[in-house]
Amino acid sequence: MRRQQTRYRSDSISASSSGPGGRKPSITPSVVVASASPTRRESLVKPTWQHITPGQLPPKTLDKINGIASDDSDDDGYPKRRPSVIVHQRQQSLSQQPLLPDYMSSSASSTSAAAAQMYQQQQAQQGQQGQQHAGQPQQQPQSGNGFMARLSSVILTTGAEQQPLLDTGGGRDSGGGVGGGGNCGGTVSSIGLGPGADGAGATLCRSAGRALIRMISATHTNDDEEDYDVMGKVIMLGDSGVGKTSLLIRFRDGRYVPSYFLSTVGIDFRNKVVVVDGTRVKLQIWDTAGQERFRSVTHAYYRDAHALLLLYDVTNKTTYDNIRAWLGEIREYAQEDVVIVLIGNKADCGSSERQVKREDGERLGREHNVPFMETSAKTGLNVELAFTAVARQLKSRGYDHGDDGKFNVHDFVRDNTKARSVCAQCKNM
Ligand SMILES: Nc1nc2c(ncn2[C@@H]2O[C@H](COP(=O)(O)OP(=O)(O)OP(=O)(O)O)[C@@H](O)[C@H]2O)c(=O)[nH]1
Repeated sequence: MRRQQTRYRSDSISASSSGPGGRKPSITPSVVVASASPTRRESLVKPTWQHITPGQLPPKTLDKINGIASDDSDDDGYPKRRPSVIVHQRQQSLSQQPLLPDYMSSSASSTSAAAAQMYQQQQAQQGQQGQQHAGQPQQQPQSGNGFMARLSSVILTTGAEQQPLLDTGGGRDSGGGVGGGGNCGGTVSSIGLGPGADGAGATLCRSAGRALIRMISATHTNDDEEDYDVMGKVIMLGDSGVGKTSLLIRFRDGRYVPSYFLSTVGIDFRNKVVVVDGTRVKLQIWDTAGQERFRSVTHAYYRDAHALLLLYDVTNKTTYDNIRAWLGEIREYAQEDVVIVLIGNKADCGSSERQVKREDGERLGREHNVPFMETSAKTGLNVELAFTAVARQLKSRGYDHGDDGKFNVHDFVRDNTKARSVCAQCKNM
């Protein structure tokens, strides 16, 4: 049986230039007719490279990279003195993942050794924190791609100078902060490190004298995930601590880990296939770091996104107030026709913790013409709905090279949104 396969091609997007007035070009899905599923599987195994050229990066980020790129050598075919960030997504099974990536192992270069030392120290600190909180269950996050914390200690060296590129220290962007288990407007506690069990890594390649930051995101090798008809890239956005990672874990794995709060570093992704009326829609869901300092990194990912889930925390008014700024960024960096869903997360929390009414969220959604819903990663309220709405919209677009006009995401969300449910734990608070 011949099945139609639609994949959005990020290369076609990045290759095209901005239109008049700086408007971003719209996504052009390409339709490939696949003869059988092995073809699809083969196409996934091949790595997908996305080249983000300097013109696409904010000046600050470029400066960082330029600072690292000191010599002229170019032994792998890239132009001299033209640093580029290359993001490589590839299939990698758990067993292939080293506990410490090469650059962090003690046998590597001095830079790597320093990074490894820092990483190990932080691991030790985490262990101590675990002992201090002996009364609480020690959580071992089972992050799918685990890119997050492993990048925390990467150090780039230019001569004698060392500068951290990405780290996990510091407080919360929106002041809310959450400590272990304190989920409804909790207070700040330290941010631990915890590489995902099936982790991933970042490789710094300085061989050519230019900075090459390779972010390798791994994913479970799951045959089910590889068989799909339509694929779309979904990005989770919102301030730090609003629950992006928790929502993704709830959707992907159907679970919620109360004290799992490790601030995302950089960007991480997971795949999940959603079946919509017999069509398998593969969502490649990117979980971004909400912290301001990673903004320039995550901007680069907006451009070829097909859908954005924009979250705020109903127990933290600042995160709601910041939504307008997020929408401004989206207008600046994302495609014009990107699907946006506004989400007020932590709806399980009781009225004493709540700082944003549902009506306020609805009003904001109407104001910006985006569908709105409240969710709870804790209870699972409307989590499936958020992603299914996106999947349906992508399916609707994918098959017909544009909206077929039959699916209206606003109506779908309005008709299927469930009322708020308060979790038992929050009721007792
Ligand atoms: N009560 C409640 N707590 C939640 C919910 N979702 C997340 N949390 C808690 O909020 C904290 C932050 O959640 P994360 O998922 O790490 O937030 P994030 O947006 O990914 O944060 P960054 O990675 O820093 O951008 C964690 O302690 C979660 O347990 C929810 O639906 N209800």
